Amino acid sequence: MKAVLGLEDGTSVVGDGFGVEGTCSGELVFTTQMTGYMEALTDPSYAGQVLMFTYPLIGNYGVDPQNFESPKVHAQGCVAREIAPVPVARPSVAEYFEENGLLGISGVDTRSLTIKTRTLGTLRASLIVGSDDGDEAVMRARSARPISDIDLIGSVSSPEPYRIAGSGKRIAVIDLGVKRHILESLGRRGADIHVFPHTAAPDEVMAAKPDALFITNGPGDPRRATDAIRCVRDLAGEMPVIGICMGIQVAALALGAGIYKMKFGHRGANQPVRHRDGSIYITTQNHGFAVDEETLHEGCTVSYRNVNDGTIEGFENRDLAITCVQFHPEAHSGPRDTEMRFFDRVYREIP
Ligand SMILES: NC(=O)CC[C@H](N)C(=O)O
Repeated sequence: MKAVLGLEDGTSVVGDGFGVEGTCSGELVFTTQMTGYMEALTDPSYAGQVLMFTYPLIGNYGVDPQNFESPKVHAQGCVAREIAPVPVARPSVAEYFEENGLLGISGVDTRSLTIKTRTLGTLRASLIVGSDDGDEAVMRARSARPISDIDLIGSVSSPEPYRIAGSGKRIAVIDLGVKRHILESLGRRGADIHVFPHTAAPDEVMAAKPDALFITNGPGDPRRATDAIRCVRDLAGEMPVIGICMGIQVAALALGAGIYKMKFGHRGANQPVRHRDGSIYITTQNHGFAVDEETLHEGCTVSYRNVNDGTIEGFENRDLAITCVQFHPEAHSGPRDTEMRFFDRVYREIP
């Protein structure tokens, strides 16, 4: 089956389609992780994005739902150099895509597409499976809605509150598109987890009498997480606030800081961060926005920085008991270097 990927700059590449025939559009982003393709594809933070893998061989160990970060694939489409046909008991990536109505293209030069993305910045893209019409794909890419204009958080957040009971401290989690392993990392420490939809108002959250507020990862532009921003603004100071990925961006916005869109973001399982104590950790990351340091509240201390570009990867505000990181300490996929350091500490510090 033919497929074509078109970019808003006029580039189009023809390859082999997998999954089903159809069209999708979104922001083309790349991840440098070498494994964990299903964790990435099912990470709700990739909603609205066409996910390209720089590692050339994807699908080597098939599809195992135990690796999923949510019940389904959220990336709009998948771009790979090669999708492995796996002769094992599990379905292959191509079979899984076909059964679940998903769109993918392989056999394309992901290296040159990555160089283009790094040079020009993230581009809108359109993937057509079942066609090789490059002009049509470019035209669709150009008419795709920018990610900041789409309500992606509303499409992935839980519509109803739910509880994962535990015998320990009670944590109110604002679900902007939570990865399963964030909840598991909290649960392993005994947390009594109360998950709220992204629209939850501060008084609804307070009614659960939480000991801490947790803001999750999520897709798209963090400035759209207006209710979560309000929760942090109203509840910081009443209880500790903990954030991961979109969580740090929401906390920064709540404190009046600015957010900016990065040229091409950080996505992969090999992103180095330096803690302010000098120690270095390799982390999993998936973000295209970052906190603007110049605008960060004076009571905040930068705790981690990205070693490659110096951008903020964590900050704390001791007066308001806010602790957040831009990277993913829960990993999945990726190194668990910071799992204990982050979760043990934030859980222990909840009064
Ligand atoms: N993983 C996330 O929470 C990503 C946050 C936000 N969507 C970004 O791209 O920066």
